[in-house]
Amino acid sequence: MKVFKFGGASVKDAASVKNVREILSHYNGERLCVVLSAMGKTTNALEAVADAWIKQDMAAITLLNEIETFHMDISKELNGAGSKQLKLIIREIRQLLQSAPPALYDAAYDLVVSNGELMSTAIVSDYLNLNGLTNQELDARKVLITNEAYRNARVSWEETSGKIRAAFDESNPEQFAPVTVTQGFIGSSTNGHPVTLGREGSDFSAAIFAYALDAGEMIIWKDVPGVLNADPRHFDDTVLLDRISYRDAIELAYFGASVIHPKTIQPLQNKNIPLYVKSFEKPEEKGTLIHSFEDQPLNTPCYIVKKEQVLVSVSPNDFSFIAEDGLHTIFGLLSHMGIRINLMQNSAISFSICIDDHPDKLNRLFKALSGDFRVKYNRGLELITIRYYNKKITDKIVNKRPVLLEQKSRLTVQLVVESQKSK
Ligand SMILES: Nc1ncnc2c1ncn2[C@@H]1O[C@H](COP(=O)(O)OP(=O)(O)O)[C@@H](O)[C@H]1O
Ligand SMILES: N[C@@H](CC(=O)OP(=O)(O)O)C(=O)O
Repeated sequence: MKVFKFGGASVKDAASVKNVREILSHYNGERLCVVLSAMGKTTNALEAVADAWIKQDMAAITLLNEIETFHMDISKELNGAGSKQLKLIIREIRQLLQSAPPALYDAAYDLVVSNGELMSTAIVSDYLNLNGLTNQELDARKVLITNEAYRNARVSWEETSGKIRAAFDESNPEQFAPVTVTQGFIGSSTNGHPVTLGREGSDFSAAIFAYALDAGEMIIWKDVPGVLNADPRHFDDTVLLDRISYRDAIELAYFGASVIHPKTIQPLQNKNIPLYVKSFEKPEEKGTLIHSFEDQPLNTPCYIVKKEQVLVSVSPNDFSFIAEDGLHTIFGLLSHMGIRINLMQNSAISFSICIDDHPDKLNRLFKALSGDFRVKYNRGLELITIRYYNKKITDKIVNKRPVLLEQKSRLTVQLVVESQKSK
């Protein structure tokens, strides 16, 4: 069994869907689990629909009409009549928008946003079936079971593994074709409510399927040749990494290398499943292999720049040691508010954290801290992470900017610097 993941960029229009078929045709006869994301930027568009619906703004219908046109145009280009399944999904979203949204914003969000992946699989599965690649569609909501943490649902591994294995059981009469097409990013809670796993979570979904199925390998098909030592959108002269260890991959992804979702690595590492990242434009090229190469450190510096960062320093008003009681309170607030720490450092009476600049969350945090702590902050910053750093590359990326905070380990340096002034 191989698990393939095709992201939004690889199914963004009719030509891309034809390319997916072409790639799959090279694996003729093999058992494949094909995990798809929503087409192009559909998830962003559905977020706008959800927001309008929750605010009971009529714009929700207009926005949905645009999404319908986008998908129907692609589906008709691939199959003159358009997918019947797609029409049903759009009818269901329309009915949903006519009802009152649930009180919980995130539950309403998941009800709407989960449809992106359903529309995409309906179109692709239909096209493949009409063009010689017989497949069945599996509704990921029936097998990927989670808690009810909407928009960031946590997987119930045992139940999910059992359900996935049962769905792929070859003695199961519903299993008739070697190819199964399913959705990334979505699942359902134990109470049967649709959930999403967090933005860009389809890579993670594919890893969940790979884990449950004890897959021989997983391939993520991307618009880049593989994992590079930096994001080619922001740096010239990037280098393809032929092979990297699970450890390097999880560290790079965690620090913000957006080519792989950070949660993808753990399930694969746990079952020692090799992960390939390959180009959907040049599928014959070998791409990057991520596997258990833990004793083979890279000799190429890898760097990641996270923009729109804020550095927050918190000190207790009563001059007490921050580590004694302060940290407990601060971590509790951060966890409760869903704020992720990108870098942290403490001294006797102060604690500094570098976090993403979300003004609403920051204001709530500052308000909650204001009773017991003095809070200072700097905005307009970048967090630079360099794994396998050396002085030359560090100086080049910092480019003489003031460094507000620096942290070094044997392999990794992280620096908080002022953002480059745009010319
Ligand atoms: N280290 C890296 N190596 C390769 N690509 C990277 C890296 N860091 C960031 N990227 C970016 O990740 C993008 C691919 O991810 P993404 O757009 O999420 O794909 P998809 O939505 O199709 O899954 C590339 O276009 C590239 O700009
Ligand atoms: N469609 C979801 C899930 C996802 O992973 O998408 P992509 O594979 O295009 O990053 C999102 O945009 O967040």
